Amino acid sequence: MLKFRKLNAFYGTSHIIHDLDLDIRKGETFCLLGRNGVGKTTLLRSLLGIDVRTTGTIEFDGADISATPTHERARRGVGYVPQGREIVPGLSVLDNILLGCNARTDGQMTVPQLVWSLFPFLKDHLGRRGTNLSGGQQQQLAIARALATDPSVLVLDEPTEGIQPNIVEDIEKAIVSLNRDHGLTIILVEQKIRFARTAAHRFAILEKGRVAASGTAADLSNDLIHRHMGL
Ligand SMILES: Nc1ncnc2c1ncn2[C@@H]1O[C@H](COP(=O)(O)OP(=O)(O)OP(=O)(O)O)[C@@H](O)[C@H]1O
Repeated sequence: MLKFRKLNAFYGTSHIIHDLDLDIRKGETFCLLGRNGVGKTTLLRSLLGIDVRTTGTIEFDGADISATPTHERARRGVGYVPQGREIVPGLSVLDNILLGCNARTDGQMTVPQLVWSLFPFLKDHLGRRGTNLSGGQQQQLAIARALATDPSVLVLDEPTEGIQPNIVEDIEKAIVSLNRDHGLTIILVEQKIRFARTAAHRFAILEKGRVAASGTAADLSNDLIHRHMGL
């Protein structure tokens, strides 16, 4: 579904991702792991075409999207839940969700049923400002906004980082359900090894912008984690 080939990524003259080859298969949950600063977010931004210069190719469903504008990648089916959520201040919960609809190809400007079934509480808060929700609720809102784009692949950057524990479980369940019950391909940057092992079919550990180790969830041994992540 997604193929990165000889991907290099730069901020100005800082070279962050080096000759990276990676395949994401349709229907899987793929987990990106690694210490802080190794380039996980930069890899996601390269996929979305946000704020980073790249060389090499990114193939999505058979087409090279590496020079395609961000909004067009969203229209093709890449949904993004950024680190820090980026809820738009001043907009209501409903309007934050509907922002996602702009990327739809079918012109629908309604909240997908899936959002209500995963996050029913949002219905009771539609008129509130999105930024007035708690951190965990904002994260759910950010996922709802990404789902409103009608994605085939959902890209999530540390979705439970800094979230209150009672909501972490709800978010983790939603992510697993989106993959298993709704068929979305998931790319997940995650620091929580426990959740990575539960959710992921396959993983890659990055080190200094390169893949240092990869495999199936069963290959994600304590030894690998210790060696490459110091945990
Ligand atoms: N906008 C930017 N301009 C310049 N350098 C940046 C920018 N964003 C990130 N970097 C640098 O790129 C490197 C990789 O950062 P990145 O955020 O991709 O790492 P990460 O693996 O996602 O880490 P974290 O877990 O801390 O988010 C770091 O050295 C970081 O300082």
